[in-house]
Amino acid sequence: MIKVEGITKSFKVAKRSTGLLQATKALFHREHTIVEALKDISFTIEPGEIVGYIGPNGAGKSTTIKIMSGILVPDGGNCSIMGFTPWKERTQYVKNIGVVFGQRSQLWWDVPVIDSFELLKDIYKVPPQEYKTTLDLLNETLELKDIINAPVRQLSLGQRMRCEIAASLLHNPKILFLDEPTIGLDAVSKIAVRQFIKTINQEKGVTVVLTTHDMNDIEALANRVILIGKGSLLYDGKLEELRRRFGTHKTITADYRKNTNSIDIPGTTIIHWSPEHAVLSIDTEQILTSDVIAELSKKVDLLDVTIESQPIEDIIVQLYKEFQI
Ligand SMILES: Nc1ncnc2c1ncn2[C@@H]1O[C@H](COP(=O)(O)OP(=O)(O)OP(=O)(O)O)[C@@H](O)[C@H]1O
Repeated sequence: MIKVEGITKSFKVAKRSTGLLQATKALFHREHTIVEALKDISFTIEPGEIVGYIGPNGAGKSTTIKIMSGILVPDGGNCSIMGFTPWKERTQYVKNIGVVFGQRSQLWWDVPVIDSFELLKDIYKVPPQEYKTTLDLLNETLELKDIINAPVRQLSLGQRMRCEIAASLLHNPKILFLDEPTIGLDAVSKIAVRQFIKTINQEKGVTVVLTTHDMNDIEALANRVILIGKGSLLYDGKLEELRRRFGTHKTITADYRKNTNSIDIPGTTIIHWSPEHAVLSIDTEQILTSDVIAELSKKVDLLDVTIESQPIEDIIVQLYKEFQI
C-alpha cells in the first residue's frame, strides 16, 4: 500500500549572523548551510497496519509525513502510495488519504466547525448520503454534538483535536497520517483519541502512520515501529522485538518479613531498601529474573513479589543514547 524507496530531502537554511558588521555583510552575501533532513529512507507498509514513526526532535518525521502526503517533493528516491506518486498526482491522491498535523489546524478558525466540514465535503466531492452517514458516525464516536456548532477558536485543544480527526476522515480515506495527534491533550482526551484510532483501524481497515513523542500512544496502538534519527532509518520492526532486544532491565519489588541481612545479588542494583521492602533493578543480560527470585527467597522470607518490564519510554531514551541521536 505504501512503498518508500531511498527518499532523500535537504533544506537550504540561511546562516544567521550576529553583530552589526556581520548582519550588514549578510545583506550582500548570504551564507547557507544544508540540513540533510532525510538520508535514504526506505520502508513498506501493508494495508491495515498501524505504524508508529518515532524519533527525537528534528529526526525527519514530519518531513517524511509531508512527502507521503504530497505537500513536499523529495530530492531523490521514489514513493508509491496506492499506486500514486503523492506530489505528482495530488488531486486524485488526496481523496485516498487523511492528514492531521497536531500543531496545525485544517479548520477555519472563525467559523463553526460544521461549516468547515461542509466545505471539506465540497472540496473532496463527497456524495451527500455518504457524508451524512460518516458524519453521524464521527459525531457519535468522537462526541462532537456539543461542539460542532462552535467556532474553532472557542474550542479547547482536546475538543479541536477531535474535530481535526473528524475533518480528516469525512471523505473516508484508506490511509491516515497523524503527526503528533495527542500533543498537549489531557489524559482523558489522549485515551479517547487512541481508542478512536483503534476503532477506525479495526472496523474500517484504515491504515495509520503515526508520529508521536508519547510512547503510551505507541504502546496502545502500534505493533510496528519505525525509528529514525538524524534523517536515517535505525530500526523497523515489531514493538515487542524492540523491547526484547533493547529492554535489558526489569524491576522487582519485594515485600518480606523483617530482615536486616544484605540482599545484594550480582546482576542487580538495589534502588530502595527497608527491613520489610526492597526494589531491585535487574540486568537481564546478566541474570534471569527467576534466579533473582530464587536468590531472594534464600535471603529473606518473601511475602509478595511484583516484576515490571522496563517501560518502553526508557528503552527509547536508551536507544537514542546508543545511536547518539
Ligand atoms: N522548511 C524547512 N526549512 C529548513 N529546514 C527544515 C524545514 N523543515 C524541516 N527542516 C529541518 O529538517 C530536519 C527534520 O525536521 P522535521 O520537522 O522533519 O523533524 P521531526 O522529526 O518532525 O521533529 P519534531 O519531533 O521536532 O517535530 C530538522 O533539522 C529541521 O530543522
